[in-house]
Amino acid sequence: MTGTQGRRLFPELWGGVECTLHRVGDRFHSQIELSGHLARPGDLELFATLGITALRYPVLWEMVAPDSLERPDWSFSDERLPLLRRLNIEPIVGLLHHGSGPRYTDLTDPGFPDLLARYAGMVAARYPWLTSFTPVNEPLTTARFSCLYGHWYPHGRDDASFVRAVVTQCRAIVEAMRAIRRVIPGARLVMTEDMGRTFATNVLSYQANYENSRRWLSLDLLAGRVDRDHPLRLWLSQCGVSGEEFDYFLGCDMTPDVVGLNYYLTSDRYLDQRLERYPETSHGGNHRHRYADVEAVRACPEGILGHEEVLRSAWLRYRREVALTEVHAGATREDQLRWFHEAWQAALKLCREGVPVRAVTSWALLGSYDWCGLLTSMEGRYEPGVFDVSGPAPRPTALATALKQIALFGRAFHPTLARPGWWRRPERLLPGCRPKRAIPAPPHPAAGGVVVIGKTGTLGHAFFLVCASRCVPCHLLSRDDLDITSRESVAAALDLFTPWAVINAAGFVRIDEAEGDADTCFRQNALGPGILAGECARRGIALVTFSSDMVFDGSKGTPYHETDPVAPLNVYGRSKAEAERLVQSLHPGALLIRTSAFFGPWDRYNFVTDTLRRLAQGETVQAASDLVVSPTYVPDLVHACLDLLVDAAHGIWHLTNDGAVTWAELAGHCATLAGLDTASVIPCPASALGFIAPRPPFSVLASERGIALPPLSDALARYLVDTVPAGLDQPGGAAGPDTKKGP
Ligand SMILES: NC(=O)C1=CN([C@@H]2O[C@H](COP(=O)(O)OP(=O)(O)OC[C@H]3O[C@@H](n4cnc5c(N)ncnc54)[C@H](OP(=O)(O)O)[C@@H]3O)[C@@H](O)[C@H]2O)C=CC1
Ligand SMILES: Cc1cn([C@H]2C[C@H](O)[C@@H](COP(=O)(O)OP(=O)(O)O[C@H]3O[C@@H](C)C(=O)[C@@H](O)[C@H]3O)O2)c(=O)[nH]c1=O
Repeated sequence: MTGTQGRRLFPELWGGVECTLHRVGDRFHSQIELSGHLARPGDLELFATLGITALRYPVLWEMVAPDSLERPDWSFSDERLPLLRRLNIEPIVGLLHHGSGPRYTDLTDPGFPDLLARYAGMVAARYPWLTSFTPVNEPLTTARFSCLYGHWYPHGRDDASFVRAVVTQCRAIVEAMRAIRRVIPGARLVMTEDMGRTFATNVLSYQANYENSRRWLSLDLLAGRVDRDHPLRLWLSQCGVSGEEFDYFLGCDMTPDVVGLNYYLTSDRYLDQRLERYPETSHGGNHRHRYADVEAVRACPEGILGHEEVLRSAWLRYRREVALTEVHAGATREDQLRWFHEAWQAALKLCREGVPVRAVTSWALLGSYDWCGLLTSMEGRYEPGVFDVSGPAPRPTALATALKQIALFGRAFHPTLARPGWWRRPERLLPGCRPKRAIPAPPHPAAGGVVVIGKTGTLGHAFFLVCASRCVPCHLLSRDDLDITSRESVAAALDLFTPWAVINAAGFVRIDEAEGDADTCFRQNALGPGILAGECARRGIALVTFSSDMVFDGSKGTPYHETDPVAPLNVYGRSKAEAERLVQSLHPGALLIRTSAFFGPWDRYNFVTDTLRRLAQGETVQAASDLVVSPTYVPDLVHACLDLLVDAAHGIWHLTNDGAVTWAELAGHCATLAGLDTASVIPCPASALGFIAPRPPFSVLASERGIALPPLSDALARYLVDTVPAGLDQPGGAAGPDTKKGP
């Protein structure tokens, strides 16, 4: 960083690894351990390909000196920091990231600031070439979670503990920077804080005003602004802040060099005493009122504050360089893109107005774990970021491409950016918060969208619904609109709709019929995808097409991976194996999804829906006890396919829910979950079911490429919630198309 405050035309592009190392009870949890980054120095080379100029990087106190400052272990930073230097990426070193320090201290310990300062001095002495530091990330948020809500260690739950934790951390920042500057006089303080605004009903405006003053508290303390006129001064005194402490901060002269704003979709809040409008989990209150505290994006028709206002208000308040220091959304891939795009556009606009926006930081380069549960229970729920680390090696997502484009051209290009993110769409609002008169949807520029083939089928219909929910424009085509077995028909439709992607959900799926009509089966399953592949490749259009577990013979006995050799037992399986070969040779960029045994809420004749309906009507269900499959919940499949499509992933991928069951076991699980009589499920050998086509005895799919759909049990539970309102016992129960299993 140059340290200029001059007018800049473009913000810099920074990156960050989600590196929280926090403590819950007696356990420490490290995000870089969960993401595998701890063991993968090569990640830094991947980051360098993005074109970032600086990286927020952990040299965390708890990691280096867990037992004592006398016995530091520098092995991680000794390896990583010089590597970053060689790659020409400036490290912005973080010393605490939502941590409460090692076991020998905590956020309410009066000795904490001096201990952190000693540690900071050691870091500076070891790496005197460093230039930028974030001694404590988001002190205010950490204080809220650790000492007001009780989520994290030391689990305080009152204002006094909260204020003590803020003051302790801010004092620690001051002392740490002083210690660092004794070694590196020009060291810069990049101070990061979560910066949402609170909105409220009139009744609760007093609480919103208080929270809106409180959000600046850590920055105000460092900037020496908490004088006698400060709106929180009296409250802070009542919470135990002493005159000496106020004087200390008034004279500390520690206004950050860069005010770093971390702004999430959950950052803006809305407070409302009308509890009945909101889920119970949001109910809480203060000493005067009970109220719901919800995400403003779900409750305020006016919408969220947005990056522009967040940056502008920080600039107007402190007149220092500002930066977005964490930009990440836990959302579908195109919404992740849209969120980053919005942040970048806001920063660009402000730069043009003369506001010194230093940088926009792509946070969570490797994704993050369990933030959806605020890190209170670590269950391994993963949100990918710029890279997806679920596979054997980090896989660049669409965000990686977008960052490279921004670094090169100053803007990102992706067809899905033409539409707004979910936070800008009317359906974001909770039912109780929707205005009587519908808010007009924002105007959308015309965009090519995707073509989905298979209008009357299970999968085609599902893509249509999910695309609508994700604001991905979609043309759902029937055989009359586009016959995949006719090159003329395919060419005409592609020229008419000019999609950026084609999703081929068409096919011949009646496995037993295929044995007697191989010609039709091969035309629809192999010739058709081949034509699509050729025509899409010629036009530079992405293609997704579907294959099946039936390409395997079932002799492996353990789950099949993408690279296992195919050996189909039946005509249908052979047609799919042929399609895979054709499509890959004609369109190397195509995405081939092998999947199996669909069930879902939007069609009537899938095995699960059919079984439950029959059991509910008092019938028995015979089901094979010698065919093991991995069932696939269609909504999960469709979401994962769209993410991969947006990422421009290609080649063969296995996508099924995580599970291996016989059809009889599947029927039994469904019955149990739905509270139906499991005794009505009659397990039998497949030979008793009158099949014509041979089926593999074990066709479970698993991915070695690293995409994992949720466990089968989780998918079945969601299936029931998603389906039951429509009524399983009615013939038209689960609405949607009549599919191959139909009469
Ligand atoms: N169902 C499952 O459990 C699994 C399915 N798959 C694969 O997923 C894909 C979709 O399966 P699913 O949704 O269950 O199938 P469906 O039988 O429900 O739907 C098939 C669709 O393909 C259309 N179609 C057939 N031939 C053509 C053609 N020549 N041109 C245009 N459209 C055509 C059909 O239209 P029309 O009404 O005009 O016939 C229908 O809309 C298939 O490729 C299948 O092999 C893979 C694994 C498991
Ligand atoms: C209706 C029914 C089916 N079954 C068995 C037979 C069959 O193996 C399985 C599901 O019935 P299906 O007709 O869906 O069977 P099947 O056609 O084998 O299902 C397949 O569809 C194709 C398109 C694929 O690509 C595969 O992944 C696969 O799941 O359940 C029973 O055991 N009892 C029953 O009452």
